[in-house]
Amino acid sequence: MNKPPISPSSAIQLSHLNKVYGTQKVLCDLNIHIQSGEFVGIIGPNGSGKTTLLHLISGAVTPSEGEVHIMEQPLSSYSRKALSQQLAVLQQDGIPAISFPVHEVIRMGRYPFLDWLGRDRYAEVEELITLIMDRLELHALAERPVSELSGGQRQRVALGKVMAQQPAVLLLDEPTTYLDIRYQIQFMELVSRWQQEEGLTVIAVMHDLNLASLFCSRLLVLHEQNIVADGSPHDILTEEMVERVFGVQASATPHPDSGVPQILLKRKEEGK
Ligand SMILES: Nc1ncnc2c1ncn2[C@@H]1O[C@H](COP(=O)(O)OP(=O)(O)OP(=O)(O)O)[C@@H](O)[C@H]1O
Repeated sequence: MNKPPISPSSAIQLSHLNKVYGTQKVLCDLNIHIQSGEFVGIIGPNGSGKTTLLHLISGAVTPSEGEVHIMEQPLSSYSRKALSQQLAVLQQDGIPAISFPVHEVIRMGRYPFLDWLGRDRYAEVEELITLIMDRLELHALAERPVSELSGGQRQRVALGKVMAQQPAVLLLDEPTTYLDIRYQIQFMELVSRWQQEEGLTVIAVMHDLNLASLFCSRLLVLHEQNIVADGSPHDILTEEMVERVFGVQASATPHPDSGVPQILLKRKEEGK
């Protein structure tokens, strides 16, 4: 089997990746290369394997066949702690409703960098925590237990915790599902600013095609166990793709500011 070459700026390389659950093939011979600094959205219908793909990248799920490389090293060669120094995962319900105060939860992101005496090997950790609290406007909430926060506030704290982790790669699994439109945009803007300023690589499973189009530079479409389309939102978000992959009639129209495609859903006509 020929292995695809690993480029020097490779953040993630998936080679001939297969995943089977019991007798069900979920992902079949996936080959994906993601460069450092890309903002990639994974879209596709329910059950198409998006979360499974993220879990394969994070090591939470083992491939049935094939290989995953993170920052040019085989995933299997990382210890748990070493992997946490490179890669962070944020789920749709970021952190549970625990009673710890916000500032402590942000600090928990530093866990992979503590030595055996609990000392942080990064000298400027206090400045880092303050910067994160500033950027996410969390100072007013610093002493509040996370259990008392709203879903939107909690997701901001979850983002702060992964920012404190300072990963090279951030995996997001439908991170805006429980957020209202203001917090959806705010969350995506924060991730986007972090990605642009620090060269972070972001891979986000997204159900909202319009939000994905606004923020991702590249979209991967998962359907029938494989990537059926890979390209810029402009190339990917077409009426034809939405009908073929999601079975829905839609109209694609350019965004009035940026020109990226936005999808307007059509109702089924009466009697059809
Ligand atoms: N641990 C598991 N054991 C068995 N089957 C699983 C397991 N996890 C996922 N699957 C199956 O794999 C398929 C893909 O699931 P996955 O959650 O990856 O899809 P998805 O695209 O993220 O779906 P959704 O959009 O609904 O969140 C589904 O048919 C699911 O039932």
